[in-house]
Amino acid sequence: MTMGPEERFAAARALMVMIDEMIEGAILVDKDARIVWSNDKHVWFDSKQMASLGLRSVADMVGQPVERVIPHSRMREVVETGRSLPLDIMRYGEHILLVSRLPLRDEGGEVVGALAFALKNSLTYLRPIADRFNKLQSRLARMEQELAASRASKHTVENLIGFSPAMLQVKRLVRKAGQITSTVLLLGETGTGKELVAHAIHAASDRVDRPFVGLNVAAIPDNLLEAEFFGVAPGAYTGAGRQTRPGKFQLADGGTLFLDEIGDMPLPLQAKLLRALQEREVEPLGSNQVIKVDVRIIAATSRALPDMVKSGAFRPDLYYRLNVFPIHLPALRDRKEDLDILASFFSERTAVSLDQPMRDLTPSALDMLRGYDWPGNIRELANILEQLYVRTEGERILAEDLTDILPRTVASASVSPTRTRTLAEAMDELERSLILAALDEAKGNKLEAARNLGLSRTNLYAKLRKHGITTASEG
Ligand SMILES: Nc1ncnc2c1ncn2[C@@H]1O[C@H](COP(=O)(O)OP(=O)(O)OP(=O)(O)O)[C@@H](O)[C@H]1O
Repeated sequence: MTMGPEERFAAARALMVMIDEMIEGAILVDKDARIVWSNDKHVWFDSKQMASLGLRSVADMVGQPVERVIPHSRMREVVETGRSLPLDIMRYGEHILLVSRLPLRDEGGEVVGALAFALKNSLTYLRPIADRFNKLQSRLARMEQELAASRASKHTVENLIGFSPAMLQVKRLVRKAGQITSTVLLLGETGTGKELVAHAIHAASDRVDRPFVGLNVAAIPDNLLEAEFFGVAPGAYTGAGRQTRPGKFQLADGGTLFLDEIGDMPLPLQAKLLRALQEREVEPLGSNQVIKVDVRIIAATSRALPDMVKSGAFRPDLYYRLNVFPIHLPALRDRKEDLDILASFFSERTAVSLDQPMRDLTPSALDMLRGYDWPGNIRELANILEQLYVRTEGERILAEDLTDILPRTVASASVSPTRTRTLAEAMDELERSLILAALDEAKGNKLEAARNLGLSRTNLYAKLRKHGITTASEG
């Protein structure tokens, strides 16, 4: 026997009469969200509205659009989408009710209407859940506070080491950038502290309690970048391995988005980024809807963006949009006044992390450090100190300790062995010189250099960091 809508409504009604003991209110609507039946408990009806409409009894309601008697009803959503809303918490006047809504379908699966019922004693059922929820909420809030506090204390301007005039100027600009909301562009060679400065700006801003989200453009393959930036919409067909997820813009909503190596951004995506910055909204992959976002942008690059604009590799309009508040981070070789304090800072940090006594640097060792030109800047200095602790002994750091550890200039980093070295050292040097040669040949174009070396760009990028190779001259 097949059942038409009428029979289905009757069955649903019979069911709800049967469970009358348990339910406070029950209602049935047709596919146009007009009331077919309701029980006579009036918890969710707006009695004033009913009176003004001249509806005195349940019978008068039949045929009325459901919203006329339950102003915030979600029944229309159920009949229109065919999706049930099995658990919803609604407030009707002084009542708080647990409401379940289900679509009614015919044999062929077509939605013919929907039913809803509210559990009696909802508050009694809800209380344990609500208590647990409240407890979790306050625990989360506490943890967020602690996290923000620890983040704030680790990444403030005060933690930027250096008192050279160039560094003092950087600190002034960082504080200023904290007070405004403009886009900041951080310029400087690799390892000069761009990421650290981005954190410090965030920590100095009133967004400090909101997320700081970083995205390294060079470390992500071009074809995945768009999804990374803007997210993937539900049901989007974007090929294997990509699931619905928010993009970095959404994750950073209300906070700061740090875009590192912005100069490595492919041109088509530059246009999309520009649009997102101008409109303050993003469109997830596979979606035709835009999402409003409130994000403060800090971009960074070690490349010469003006040259890239001239050669057509970087959009001028995006460049102007980013270059609102530029901060130049000095190379370590240009602020050697800071070397002593930085070196002892990293000496202490390494000692603590290796659980060893701290070693002082002798004047001759410091002289040697000052004589080196630090292509990898502060990151390279930190690495050198770490190597000193691991590869040498002694209570103090001597110049001799450094001779083996400080890289020789590029010209002498050849393959011919001039002294006894381990195989690993020799291979490291060979790798370094091959990368430098490939970069040179590709005129600084990392993508081309990576291709010629048979490496992925991400891989090359990791190796550049490892060897402290700067790419500031490219572009
Ligand atoms: N002024 C500073 N005081 C203390 N530590 C610093 C300072 N500048 C940089 N560092 C440290 O040096 C390392 C490199 O810094 P960071 O990653 O911020 O550089 P970067 O310019 O973003 O590098 P890249 O361009 O390669 O991404 C980090 O460990 C950072 O903590």
